[in-house]
Amino acid sequence: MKFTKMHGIGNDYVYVNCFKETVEDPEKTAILVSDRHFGIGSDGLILIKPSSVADGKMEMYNADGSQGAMCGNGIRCVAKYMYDYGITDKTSISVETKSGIKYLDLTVENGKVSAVRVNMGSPVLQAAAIPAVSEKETVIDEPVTVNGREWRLTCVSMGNPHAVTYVEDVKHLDIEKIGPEFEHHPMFPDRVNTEFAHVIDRHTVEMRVWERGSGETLACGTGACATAVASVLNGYTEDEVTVKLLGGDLKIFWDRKENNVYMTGSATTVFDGEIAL
Ligand SMILES: N[C@@H](CCC[C@H](N)C(=O)O)C(=O)O
Repeated sequence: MKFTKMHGIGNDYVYVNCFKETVEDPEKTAILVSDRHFGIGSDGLILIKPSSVADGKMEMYNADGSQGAMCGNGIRCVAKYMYDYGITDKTSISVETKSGIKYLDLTVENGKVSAVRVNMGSPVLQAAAIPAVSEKETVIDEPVTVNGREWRLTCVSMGNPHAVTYVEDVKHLDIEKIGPEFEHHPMFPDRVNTEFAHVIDRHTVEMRVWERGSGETLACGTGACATAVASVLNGYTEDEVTVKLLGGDLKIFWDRKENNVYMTGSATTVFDGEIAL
């Protein structure tokens, strides 16, 4: 299987051009390629496919083989791949995902895409649609007990489920211990991605993420969008913020007039390769 390793601020995936390649068993392939000792090493697998309704289609799998409906860092890399490898010559493109068609604007420098702005669509706040089990219609700054401690959660779907909680110190958090407790909490029947965020000022938030199906990653694009939305809803920030993640920064803007979230960030190619499956 020919592949390209790419990352969006350190959130790395193995990308396969399914305009040319066929991946018979994507779940099994995701587990195999993601292994950082016995595989290629990544947070998962992303297939770039032809689409009948958009310029291309993204199909994403976490490191444990489970499928994610949306991937913010992944979709920027899909756009870069499609332009840099000649699938499209357009600088405004559409990509079909399991959570709908997304629209992207590409920044090209010296013939290659360096950054991408994505219209990530509208955040979903209804608990049942996230899904999050709650007596309330939405979960905004609600107390929830996880691992014997009370945390205050704000839940948002950006096409995939997120629980955002605010902490004083993101650096010294024992995320390997607490992350799985959130992921498998009975409140989240489909599991959840969890963002541990700290507000620096009204335009800046830092966060670490525990991703459903992949564990701690250096960044999560949908997670950054969910954190920005949660921070506005809780009155902590303005509508436009820089989200600082372990792997770098993302600019997030929640345009509340049109109710769309815009994410801008880099996309990077690491290397091309070939693996015998
Ligand atoms: N890293 C991604 C999100 C990947 C999917 C997620 N783990 C899920 O299962 O929903 C991003 O950049 O958004």
